[in-house]
Amino acid sequence: MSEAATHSSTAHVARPELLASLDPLLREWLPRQRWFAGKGRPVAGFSLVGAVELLPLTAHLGLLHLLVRAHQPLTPAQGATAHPGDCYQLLIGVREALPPRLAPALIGHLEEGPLAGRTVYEALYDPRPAGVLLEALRTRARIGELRFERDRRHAIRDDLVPRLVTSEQSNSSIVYGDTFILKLLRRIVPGINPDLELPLMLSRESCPRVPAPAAWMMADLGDESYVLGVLQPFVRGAADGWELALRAPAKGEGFDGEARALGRATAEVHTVLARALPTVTLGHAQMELLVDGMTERLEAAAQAVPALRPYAPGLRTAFGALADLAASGHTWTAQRIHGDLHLGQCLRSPSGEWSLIDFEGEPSKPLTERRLPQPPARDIAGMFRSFDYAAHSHSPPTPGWADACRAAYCAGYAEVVGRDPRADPVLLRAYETDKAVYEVLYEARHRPDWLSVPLAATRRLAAASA
Ligand SMILES: Nc1ncnc2c1ncn2[C@@H]1O[C@H](COP(=O)(O)OP(=O)(O)O)[C@@H](O)[C@H]1O
Ligand SMILES: O=P(O)(O)O[C@H]1O[C@H](CO)[C@@H](O[C@H]2O[C@H](CO)[C@@H](O)[C@H](O)[C@H]2O)[C@H](O)[C@H]1O
Repeated sequence: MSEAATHSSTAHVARPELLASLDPLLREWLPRQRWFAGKGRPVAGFSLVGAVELLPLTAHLGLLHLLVRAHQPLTPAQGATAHPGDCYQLLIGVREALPPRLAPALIGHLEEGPLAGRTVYEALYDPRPAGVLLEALRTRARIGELRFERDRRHAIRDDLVPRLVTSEQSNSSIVYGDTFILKLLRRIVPGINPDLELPLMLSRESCPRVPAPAAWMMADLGDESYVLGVLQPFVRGAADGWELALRAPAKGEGFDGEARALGRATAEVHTVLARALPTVTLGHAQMELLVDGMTERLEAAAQAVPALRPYAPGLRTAFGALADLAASGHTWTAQRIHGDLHLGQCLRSPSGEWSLIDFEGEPSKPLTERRLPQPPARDIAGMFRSFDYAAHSHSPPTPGWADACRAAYCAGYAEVVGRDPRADPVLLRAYETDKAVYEVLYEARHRPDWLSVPLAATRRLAAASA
């Protein structure tokens, strides 16, 4: 029987004194993590949402699963006064001393409490704690409030060696023996998470464009359930669309063929989503709400990023054109979509097959909003933006590259659904503008060195809309 399963009978909420002694370490460590969503606002404190010992803290190696809410009071200028704070999933290892190979995982040393003198660290770097999670998924363990589920059609071996994915991510992923990849969601919210919901549905509909969830990890807290992680087959030897798009010009290769295949893959996923889940017609009233949302996001981004302000009037024109079209009686069909599609969310297997991953949607948006049916043009606009990002990253520059990719992508899309997305330029431009505005804020918060890329796009879009 697994360590986690054995321990499940005695799992208990960790001692409050230990959590109090962790508090100062987390205040320093958490805001530095790439996946920390509350950048730019000081953390005033933490409250505990859930705590489970996955390995006893008294042992040589302890493992604590924590759900903590980070309190970051908003100033009135930031628009709200009663935000409860974001909830994060943490896996904390506790050892006497950290072996040198785990040095990058250090969180700090406990100075007080029952485990004073011990070292705490990000446990996902450590194969043994990472193995505990896989074993819990494999054995469908119940440990305190943690519930591990699996689809028995996937055989999960018990000897897969874990390694943490170290690329920049919004969440954290562990690859097990190049066979499975477990994505642990960091900022967690109660409710149905599209990152599990949509791949599960697509796999039940036999859509080959998405790796099928093999197991998943939940927390049941009171009346609410949280998705904490999803285990999927690892696409061995895959390259993501971003890497390939950057590499192509340097290797003297075109990307049109891949862009076309990506258009087809996107359309296949959209077709299954539209068939299996409800679609709705968006008329004037719904489009007004959509345009209001776009405009509000623009105002908020311009407030936060002064460099965006000169382009705001031109960008509003793109939204105004969509409102005018809706007012004239035009309607659109909305369906479930990917929600945050870009080249990095597309994986190409060595045999050339494309899959789409990461159906979480834009992490900063509320879950209910991310699960609403939306026009598929939104995903297409996401890819348009991504081709533009890639073109900006080429050296030497590749004039016309992004436009050629966009044309090929739309042609591929049209091959599957029979309609070219560019037939609706007003909607596409509004979504492209909305996405570029989102990116301005995203880059300002997370990757300031990249800010010039979406800013250049807002300049271009504003000029074209004026
Ligand atoms: N099924 C998979 N097979 C191979 N690699 C994957 C798979 N799923 C994700 N990855 C890799 O992990 C990275 C992060 O996954 P993603 O779902 O985008 O997480 P995040 O939401 O944290 O960005 C991807 O960029 C990709 O390189
Ligand atoms: O972490 P996620 O993949 O869920 O998405 C977030 O981070 C992305 C960057 O890693 C960000 O994408 C932006 O940069 C990409 C190049 O790195 C580019 O291809 C995308 O078009 C651009 O939006 C994404 O917006 C953000 O939600």
